[in-house]
Amino acid sequence: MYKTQAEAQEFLKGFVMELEDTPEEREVVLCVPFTDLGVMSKSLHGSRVRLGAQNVHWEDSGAYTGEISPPMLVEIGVRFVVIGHSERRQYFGETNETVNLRLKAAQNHGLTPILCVGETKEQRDAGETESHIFSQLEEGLVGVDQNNLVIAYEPIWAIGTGDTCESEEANRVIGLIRGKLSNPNVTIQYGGSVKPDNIDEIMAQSEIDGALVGGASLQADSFSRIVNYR
Ligand SMILES: O=C[C@H](O)COP(=O)(O)O
Repeated sequence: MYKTQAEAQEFLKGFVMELEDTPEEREVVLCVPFTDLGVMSKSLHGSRVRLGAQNVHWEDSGAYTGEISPPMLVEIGVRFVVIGHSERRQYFGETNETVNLRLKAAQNHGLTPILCVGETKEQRDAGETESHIFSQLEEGLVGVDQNNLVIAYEPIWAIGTGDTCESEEANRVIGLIRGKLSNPNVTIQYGGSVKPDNIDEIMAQSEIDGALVGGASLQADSFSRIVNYR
């Protein structure tokens, strides 16, 4: 929940210029608040940067006040959608079951979902990291097409805390996630306190295909440094 439309446009002015030398195969997606989607869709038209939303409901329309449906996102030019972010699970009651409904609805409308999974500090300390994430995957991915899917491993204790998961440990967990998938080629990102000074090490890991960046994506200079990792 960052940036008004004016602030988002100001961000884009600085950010898009920094992508001139970014390798073509590097995919860049901005997942913005619903209110910014319209203006961002227009501003990004013709650019290499794709547009994403931060959530989606599973019905096409109906009495679900406050929700946004897949056709509403598609009409506005959205291609990706974050689903099951830990903040949605923690503060807004999302469960693996509703995450699953959202994933399938997004795919049915041609959107690429970015499924977030990850453990709390308490679960990690209790040795439950693997079992928790495996449950999130098993229950969340029932009937989901793994050919149109991105997964983000986000240890909750590392989100917004500055307490980054060691890159080797993130790589280990992401390897375990990959081992649970029917399609081992799914793009799997790491998320949690990704910054300009740790992105190179994170992206050097063999299992990590990308990053889901929160706080450090809010300034054009830091996000462009992350996108242009070495
Ligand atoms: O939504 C963003 C991710 O949860 C990561 O956030 P962060 O980079 O601020 O830790």
